[in-house]
Amino acid sequence: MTDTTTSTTPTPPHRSGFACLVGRPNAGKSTLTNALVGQKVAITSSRPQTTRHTVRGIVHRPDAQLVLVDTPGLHRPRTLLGQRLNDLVHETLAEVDVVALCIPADEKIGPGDRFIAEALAAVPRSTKVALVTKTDKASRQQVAEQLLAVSALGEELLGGFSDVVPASALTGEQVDTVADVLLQHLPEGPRLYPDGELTDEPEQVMVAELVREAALEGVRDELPHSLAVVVEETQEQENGVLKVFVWLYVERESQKGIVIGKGGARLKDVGTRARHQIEALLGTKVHLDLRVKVAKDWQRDPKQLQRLGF
Ligand SMILES: Nc1nc2c(ncn2[C@@H]2O[C@H](COP(=O)(O)OP(=O)(O)OP(=O)(O)O)[C@@H](O)[C@H]2O)c(=O)[nH]1
Repeated sequence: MTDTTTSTTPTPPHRSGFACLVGRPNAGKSTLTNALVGQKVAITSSRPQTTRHTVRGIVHRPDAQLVLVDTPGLHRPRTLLGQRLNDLVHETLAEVDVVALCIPADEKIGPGDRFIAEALAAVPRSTKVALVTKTDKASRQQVAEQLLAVSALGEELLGGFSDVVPASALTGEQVDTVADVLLQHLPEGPRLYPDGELTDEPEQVMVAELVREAALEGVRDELPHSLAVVVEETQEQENGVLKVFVWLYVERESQKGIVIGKGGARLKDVGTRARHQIEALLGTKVHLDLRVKVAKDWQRDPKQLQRLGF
């Protein structure tokens, strides 16, 4: 007689869904998104509020797929632009399965963190987890204390976080654990994107963000809010080089000077740095044509905002 019983270990169901990292400016959301996805997709800078567009990265696992939505820093609205950013954040939060509040290990919990935690209470559908970021910048003792403080914040404002996980995007420590925890909270579902696809952000937006990142490097503090970057046109050349026309909008003539630099030196440098990254992103040779334009008070003008893609 043959044994017809086969031992089958049940394969776990495939999970898929969306997660969103939130936190005050500079909390480390973009860097952690990149670490989770394993490729540079969101822009990072040491300056707050550089993330404008909702950039998605995708974490692929054999049994799960996590679509990460990286949001701008949620903050109290000051200008119309601020209000738009907040609307964007709230819209995003209402759609995702998991929201992860990022709080740096090396900074005291402040009013900004409380403000965001309170905002999360208004989005009841999603699972809330907390991530204590930048653990490499704090001692073990500090990290332990921060974990307790973050848990207490969750208890007070949200009836508790489902998980509180420490991680360092810089060293990679615990980044896999963060992915595991986020994946755990996704519903059962099929793959949403084909394997290997890292982002579904339109390429032009990513190109614009790379230029914006390069243009912001090392310039004055007020510039981030005043700089918008738009890809006007791309042309495939016969020699295989992709010609990309990019317009950088500033609010004032004086800011134009900052971006362009003496004799155009700074803009040239920005173009060179951005071009290398764009070529890596698109996998093709690129010729960048950068123009700086003044769009007065674009942050406060709804028509201009729309034209600039906000
Ligand atoms: N030491 C250390 N620095 C980090 C880590 N993660 C992020 N940073 C730094 O912290 C700064 C802010 O990081 P971002 O990832 O841009 O922060 P963000 O929350 O996306 O910021 P906004 O776009 O302003 O909302 C950058 O200078 C990062 O290099 C980390 O794990 N360790």
